[in-house]
Amino acid sequence: MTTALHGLLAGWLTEQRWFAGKGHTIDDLSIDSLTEIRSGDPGLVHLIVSVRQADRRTRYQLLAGLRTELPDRLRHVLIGNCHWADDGERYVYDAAHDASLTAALLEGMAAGLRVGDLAFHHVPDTEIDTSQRSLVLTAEQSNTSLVYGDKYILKLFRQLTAGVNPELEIVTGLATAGSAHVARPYGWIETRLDGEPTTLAIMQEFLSNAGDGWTMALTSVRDLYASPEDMPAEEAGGDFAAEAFRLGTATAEVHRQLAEAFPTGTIEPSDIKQMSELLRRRLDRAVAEVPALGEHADVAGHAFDRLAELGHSVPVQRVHGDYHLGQVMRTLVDWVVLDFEGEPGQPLAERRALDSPLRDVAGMLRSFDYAARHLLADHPEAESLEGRALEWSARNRAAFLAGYSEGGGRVRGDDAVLLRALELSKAVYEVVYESRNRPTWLPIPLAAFTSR
Ligand SMILES: Nc1ncnc2c1ncn2[C@@H]1O[C@H](COP(=O)(O)OP(=O)(O)O)[C@@H](O)[C@H]1O
Ligand SMILES: O=P(O)(O)O[C@H]1O[C@H](CO)[C@@H](O[C@H]2O[C@H](CO)[C@@H](O)[C@H](O)[C@H]2O)[C@H](O)[C@H]1O
Repeated sequence: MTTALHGLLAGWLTEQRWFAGKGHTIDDLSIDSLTEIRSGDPGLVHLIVSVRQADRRTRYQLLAGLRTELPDRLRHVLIGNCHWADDGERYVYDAAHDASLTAALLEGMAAGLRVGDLAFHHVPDTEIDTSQRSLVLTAEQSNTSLVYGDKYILKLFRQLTAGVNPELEIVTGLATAGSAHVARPYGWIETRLDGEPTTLAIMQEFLSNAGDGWTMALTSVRDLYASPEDMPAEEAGGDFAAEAFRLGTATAEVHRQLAEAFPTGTIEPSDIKQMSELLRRRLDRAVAEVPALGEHADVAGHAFDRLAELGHSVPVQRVHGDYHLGQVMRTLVDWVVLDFEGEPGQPLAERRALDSPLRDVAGMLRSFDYAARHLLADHPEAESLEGRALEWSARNRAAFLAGYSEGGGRVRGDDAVLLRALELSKAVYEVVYESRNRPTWLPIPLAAFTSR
């Protein structure tokens, strides 16, 4: 059974949005664990699969459904057919799309189920309503989320790294501290990987009455593009600046709450120098992978050199780590922050490391640029709209920074040097990210090195 399964999985994995090694061949695939969560027909198994590509080994988790007959509604998620132990031929498919199987995850968390190495948990003193049926969220994601009714959202982390995922740690920490800026946690699933408890999934309150920051921002950009050329952004309708300001304030509050709930520290000038060297090494690696970045390397290099010369210490704390407009949702009351897991693919120790909160500020500033420029790609009047894009971006970046200061966030003096270096380092990350995942978007982060 397994040899056939290995072949099926190798072909299927490379086509998944969340597969990190696109563009490289799979040299080896092994199944590290296979746990039967539900027997029978349909059956549900949990798999951890190790994929080796050149010298890089990445582990992924998947939920496989097994059926003798495959209903039409599941044809689009078929992985293939194979002989399954003594049970005979089975259709193997992505069980995340089968609500009759994903119910077992909800039931597992409600009951505190343990099966094999899998442990299902609920947050103490919370009830889980097991009658909710799931649907897979169709958002472009690094992971896979299941929405149960309009109550819960369960995120299955796809790439696994041994250890507690920062998202679980931070969301539970902030919720316990009474933060209004996180969605309430309900439960989680874990296993052991390399001897360490490792988070496989986290379930939170589904914010059914909320809009995400990216969609809201794009609506505003569209309005501006459609308005007469001489009309200033603040009069164009759909202006986002008040929301950008409020988001800045919420961000500062989250940073304060993180600093209260988790350890803090300072990094000294010698560590800042090392940080600058690390950014430089990442830049070199990125240029090797995406040659188009080469002509901008000096701009980034200059910003990293200036950082190395910063002569004073910098406060550090736990931060979001991959902060952008797609990670924030506007509820009826305020902004809520999602996805505290850091940049997927980075080692866990790095993602949990104390860092400057300006890293998040830099991430969000980049995101305003993304929102402003993303619609230009296919726009017939792209050239003439470039100025409007810059105007929208500058206006909302300024509003966000003003809101951040209003909320008690610190951006003053030569923080600008650190902020600039962090912004360009994020743009370097984005260049690699886009070239691997969405090559047509590559011009967006590349513009970061020329536009200001
Ligand atoms: N608590 C929530 N309520 C409603 N929608 C959510 C919630 N959490 C995430 N989402 C939606 O799912 C999308 C992806 O979530 P995210 O946590 O960023 O996943 P990923 O790590 O895979 O990028 C978000 O952009 C948002 O649209
Ligand atoms: O999947 P995650 O949300 O954890 O983050 C990854 O994917 C993001 C894309 O969805 C990527 O963000 C980049 O694109 C955004 C628009 O889609 C933009 O708002 C961000 O500024 C830009 O960085 C993120 O970098 C990546 O880690």
